[in-house]
Amino acid sequence: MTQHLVDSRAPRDLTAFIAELPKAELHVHHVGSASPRIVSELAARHPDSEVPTDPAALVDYFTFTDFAHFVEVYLSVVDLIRTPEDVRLLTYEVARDLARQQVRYAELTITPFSSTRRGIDERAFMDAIEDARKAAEAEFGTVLRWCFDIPGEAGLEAAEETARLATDERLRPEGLVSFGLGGPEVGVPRPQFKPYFDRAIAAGLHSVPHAGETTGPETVWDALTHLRAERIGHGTSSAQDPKLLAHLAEHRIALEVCPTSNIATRAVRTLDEHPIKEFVEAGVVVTINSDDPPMFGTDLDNEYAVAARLLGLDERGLAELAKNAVEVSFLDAAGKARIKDEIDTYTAGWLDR
Ligand SMILES: O=C(O)c1cccc(C(=O)CC[C@H]2O[C@@H](n3cnc4c(=O)[nH]cnc43)[C@H](O)[C@@H]2O)c1
Ligand SMILES: [Zn+2]
Repeated sequence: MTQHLVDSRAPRDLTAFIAELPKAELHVHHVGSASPRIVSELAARHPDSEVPTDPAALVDYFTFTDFAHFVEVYLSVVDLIRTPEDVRLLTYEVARDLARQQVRYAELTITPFSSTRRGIDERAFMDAIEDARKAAEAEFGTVLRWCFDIPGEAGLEAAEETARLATDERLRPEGLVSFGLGGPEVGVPRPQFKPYFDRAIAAGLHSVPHAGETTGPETVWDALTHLRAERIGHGTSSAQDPKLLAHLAEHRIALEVCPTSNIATRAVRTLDEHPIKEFVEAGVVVTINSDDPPMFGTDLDNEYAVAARLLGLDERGLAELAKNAVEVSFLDAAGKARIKDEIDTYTAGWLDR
């Protein structure tokens, strides 16, 4: 599982630069960010679960044969989150892990349907994530925002519930900025979700569905046409369609690229076959993200190291990638300017050493 990380390491000096580079993370899942430390703590709280408590055993448990197997394992971790206190612990500890990597801003994809259908009270769920968000900002300095996503395979009932939770003014959390669609793409056509995205967009949320991760470029077109996507989660198969690449570039619709995830779920065969370079050469705005980092044996720093190698970047190139993510984030203008300044100051200081 972790083999693809070993040979993807950037040179030592770039690794040190990346470690302290201020960053924004735009595509990272709430449950998928549960580190072995967090999973062990949750599994100890709920000993009837099949999820191993031993962090070493988790490495094997998090080795996937394909995307369907990944979702199966993912849902077993979802089953560990049973109380509002579990939700708060997970959210707060994920923020701690992000802050350690100098992530100043993160849009965390949360699937509220998975928790409410398992019996967590919706009000208590919202309070738990908001409480953790405020504590994380005060204590770690990391600003969190939420993307509520529909777990596509769970159907229109899940879509309805997610749209309701995202748009009901009595429930909608302050940190919510966007609306997404995750889970498998095969057999889950995007157009059926149009009415739910329309409602979310009308309520002021941004549209950021997954598309083109495990199916072809037509799914990305569907996400653009029917779901009015402003950024695309993965979008990997866009490389197969030059007209699509031109469209993404012209309209500055960024791709949330997660290279190691694509290998772990077998969406792409090897890192060297990853189309990230084609995206950049076509003028598409690329952002670097970690998706489900502990499940894929990675973290955001490692994803930047992978990108540096695949794109042949130096420190300035990496700083530009980091600024891309800030620029296409849903943070306010003053917040964006602050992080971009910090990236520039850090990079200039590093190069002047
Ligand atoms: O929670 C349920 O009861 C449930 C029932 C049926 C299907 C589902 C899902 O489809 C859950 C999928 C889950 O996966 C999340 N996720 C994490 N990483 C990725 C990714 O790289 N691509 C797509 N989905 C991903 C997603 O947020 C869903 O919550 C759930
Ligand atoms: Zn994802």
